[in-house]
Amino acid sequence: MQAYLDLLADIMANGVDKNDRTGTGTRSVFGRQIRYNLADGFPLLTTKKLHFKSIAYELLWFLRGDTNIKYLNDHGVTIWDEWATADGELGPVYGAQWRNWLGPDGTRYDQIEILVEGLKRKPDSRRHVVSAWNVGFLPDETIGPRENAAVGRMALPPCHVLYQFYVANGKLSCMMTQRSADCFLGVPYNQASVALLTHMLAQQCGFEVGELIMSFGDVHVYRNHFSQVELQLSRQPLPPPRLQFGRRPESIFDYRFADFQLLDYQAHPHIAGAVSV
Ligand SMILES: Nc1nc(=O)c2c([nH]1)NC[C@@H]1CN(c3ccc(C(=O)N[C@@H](CCC(=O)O)C(=O)O)cc3)CN21
Ligand SMILES: O=c1ccn([C@H]2C[C@H](O)[C@@H](COP(=O)(O)O)O2)c(=O)[nH]1
Repeated sequence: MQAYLDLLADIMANGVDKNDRTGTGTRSVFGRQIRYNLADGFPLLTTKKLHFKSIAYELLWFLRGDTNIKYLNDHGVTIWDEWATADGELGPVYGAQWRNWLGPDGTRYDQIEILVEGLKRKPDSRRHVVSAWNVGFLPDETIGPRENAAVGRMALPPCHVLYQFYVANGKLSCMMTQRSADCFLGVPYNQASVALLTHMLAQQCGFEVGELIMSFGDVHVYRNHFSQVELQLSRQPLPPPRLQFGRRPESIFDYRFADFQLLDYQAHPHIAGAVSV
């Protein structure tokens, strides 16, 4: 987990203080990459306790192609509430783009199904890509997230924009490109989520897990997270937990929360921080 802590320290030491859309202000750097060997353990932070359930249900929600927070709320997950309409809609965010990308002639593309088939049939391909950046559905910048969702646009443009997979020596690796990254609150969620997805795909396609690479554009610490980051950097990381599956579901779309077994998760106490909307 040292890679994440080094990134936080890099931002604090070398970042530029800037204003941002939310009005909070950030310290940011541009263009960084961190990597984890997934065989060494599951990259769930140990320097603050994380709510793995929120991370797992959010991923299952993406894989359902769902864009309404009702499913999340039904499972006690509230991380998307601030951006949703009164009906719970977020517009065509991740789930819609992953499972239901709208092509120019009206055809719908299931990028996840295409990905799984591609990994099984042509593991050496260099085209194992899933993109959420569908330009025609990006928010209208002159109105807010909820207003955008109400008119069928994305409430927020995707942050984890692009996933690319790579198979070598029977191991599946993933590189995720994130254009904008809230390093204290968002990145811990994002890295665990991509790691979980990579484990699931590896199980489905018969591979071992390889590396997880996170490539960041604007990676920042919000000004109201500085003291939390300092506390986190003062803590010693603990050995990472391991992830196991209780069974092998029929398809990538059939996983349930109970299938994920997180073993030996030890962490320092949770550190609260406000999310900037
Ligand atoms: N400013 C900002 N940061 C983000 O990370 C973020 C957004 N906005 N907007 C969209 C999504 C929502 N995500 C979020 C939102 C909130 C938390 C959060 O408050 N996490 C708390 C615990 C909350 C819980 O699990 O119930 C934490 O301490 O990690 C995390 C990710 C990631 N994204
Ligand atoms: O998965 C996510 C989603 C969002 N974030 C963060 C990154 C930024 O701090 C905000 C989005 O604001 P923009 O002005 O659209 O960049 O949310 C994240 O880290 N991870």
